Amino acid sequence: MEGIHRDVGSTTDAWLKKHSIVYIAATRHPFIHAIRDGSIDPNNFKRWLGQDYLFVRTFVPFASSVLLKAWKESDDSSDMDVLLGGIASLNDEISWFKREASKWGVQLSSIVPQQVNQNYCRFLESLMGLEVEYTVAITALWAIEVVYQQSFAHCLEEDASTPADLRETCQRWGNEEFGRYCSTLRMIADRRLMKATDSELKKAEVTFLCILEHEVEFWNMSRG
Ligand SMILES: Cc1ncc(CNC=O)c(N)n1
Repeated sequence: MEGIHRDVGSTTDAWLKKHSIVYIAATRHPFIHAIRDGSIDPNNFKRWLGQDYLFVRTFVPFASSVLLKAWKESDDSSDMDVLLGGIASLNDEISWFKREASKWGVQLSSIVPQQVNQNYCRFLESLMGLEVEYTVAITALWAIEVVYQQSFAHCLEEDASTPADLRETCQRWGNEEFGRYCSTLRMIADRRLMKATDSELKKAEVTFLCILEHEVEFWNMSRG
């Protein structure tokens, strides 16, 4: 069956259809709806901000581990440029979190990671292992990024009522350039998945699903 479907459309396309329920749960979460309709409780937003800052501090080494795998394993040297661009923008992102936190009166140095955040970070750490294939890691990176891109872009649509003080946050992940970055990651993932062994393909799909589940839990945690 898999052999038949692998050359029709892309692998990620098939997965997004097959796992659409959890994908929608991750990208159209009540937390995102609350930003989009302006009903968000500022305390929930601040909780998300503090926890996400800690998450991103683990996400940086994860993204770097994908870059390292690309350097070692990729058949296309331009993958490294794409990944380096992503890492470079994380530098800006960390600074943004610090500015945004002080704007909202959130003290980043005293944030304690919640259990859900710890679980997600531990999962990211497991993906940094040298035994995890580049194909699996790049698929995970795409999944992590696309959830935020799709979620926050939804809050910037014409009919959205996102409050002015949350627009900058939504812009950070909902902007067109980030959208293009996510499309590029997806193309790289699909290129690799097309050539992957059945075992790698299975691992990448399970990882994709785990990421979506962690993202849903992360939004749940932020909602309090
Ligand atoms: C929980 C979570 N998932 C994805 C992202 C987006 N990637 C980097 O910023 C994020 N910041 N936080």
